[in-house]
Parts: sequence; C-alpha cells; structure tokens
Amino acid sequence: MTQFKISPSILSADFARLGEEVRAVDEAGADYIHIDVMDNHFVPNLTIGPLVAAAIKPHTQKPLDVHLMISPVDSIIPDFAKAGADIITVHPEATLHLDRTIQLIHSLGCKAGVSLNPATPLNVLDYVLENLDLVLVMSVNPGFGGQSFIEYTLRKIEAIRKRIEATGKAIELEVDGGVKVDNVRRVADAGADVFVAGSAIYNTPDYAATIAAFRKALAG
Ligand SMILES: O=C(CO)[C@@H](O)[C@H](O)COP(=O)(O)O
Ligand SMILES: [Fe+2]
Repeated sequence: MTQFKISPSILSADFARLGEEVRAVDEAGADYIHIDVMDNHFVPNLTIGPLVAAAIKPHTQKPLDVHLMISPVDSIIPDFAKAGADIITVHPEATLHLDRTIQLIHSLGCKAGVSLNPATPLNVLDYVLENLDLVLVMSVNPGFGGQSFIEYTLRKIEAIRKRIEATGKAIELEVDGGVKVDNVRRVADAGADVFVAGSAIYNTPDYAATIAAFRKALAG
C-alpha cells in the first residue's frame, strides 16, 4: 500500500509568525515541510533564503523539503544544505549541468529532486531519473500560491509514475500547485505519492482537521 505524504507549503503561512506556523503544521500531521525559494528571476516572485530555512529548522523534526526556484542554482545549494535542508529540488532550466547539480546535492548529504514545470517535457529525466530521490511535478506555473490546478498535468504524472516503476527504485513523485482536498484523490490515482498543499492548508482555521481531510480523501 502506498505511503502518502503531505508537505504543507509555508508560502501561504503567516511569515510574521513563521516558527509557530511551522510547528503548527508539524503538530497537525505534516510529513514534510515544503519551503519555496524564489528569486524574482527564474520566477516572478521573491521569498526566502537559507537564513530563513536555518531559522525554521529548530522548529520541526520533519524533513525540510526545499523547492529551489532560483537560476543559476548551484552556488546557493551548499547554503541550503548547511541550513538543514533534507530534500533539495531544482528545475532543469536553472542549471546548465543537471547531472552535476544532482551530484552536488548528494555530495552534501541531501536527497535530490528535479522539478518539471507544466510545459517542461519528460525527456529531461531520461538519463538522470534513476539517480533521483524525488520528481516534483508542478501542476501550476511556479511563482505563486493559490493558483488553480492544471488538469493536463495528470497525464504527465501518469507517465512519470510508469517511468519510476520501470526503474524499480523508490523515487517519490511529488505534485505541487493547486492540490486540494477535493482533487487529491485524482492526483494520487494518477500516481503521485507526495502532495504539496499551501493555501489549501494555511488558509483554513484548523490545520489538523484539514490534513485529516486530505488523508481521508486519500484513503477513500
Ligand atoms: O512552488 C510553489 C509555487 O511556485 C508551490 O509550492 C505553492 O506554494 C503551492 O501553493 P498552493 O497552490 O498549494 O496554494
Ligand atoms: Fe513548491
């Protein structure tokens, strides 16, 4: 039976109370803490850097799932590893040498992920998939929380699930953007096993009840 994981995105948290907001989703049953790092270059928004990731780290025992939307990306990766990132995910468009970037992440003792934008073709995974710990499918265009799920990404999730099965390796398939209680079952049916949810969790009054609703939808 698939072990589903919920990774609340702190992008929709109250940044003035970030430590408290991280503890709250941890205690509410989060499996990972998803940290969206944006540079106003690769994506049209600007969020947080390694100093803030390091400040978050003592507030949770859950793995920090760091999604880097930064270009170029390599030079900042060691700072996120030092800050306590457990999983570091990059976009292939943000590095000239994807294999080198994956090797760099592993050399720092972190798990490595590659994220595909909605329109990014699957062939970037052809030679690197078996070296990855995680594939992150963007189901919105990256840059903002609270956008609507792009339906055609379900086909992409299905195709990547098949490729992962063919490797025989335990590579996680994470989906990020517009994931809600009322669509998470379809995303899981397409083959995802890790679900990022920002606004769907942080914009509700009771995080534990919302995460429980996600798990109920996944169990049904
Ligand atoms: O990486 C991103 C956006 O670029 C995401 O992690 C969002 O933060 C998800 O937010 P919701 O769509 O769940 O509100
Ligand atoms: Fe993200």
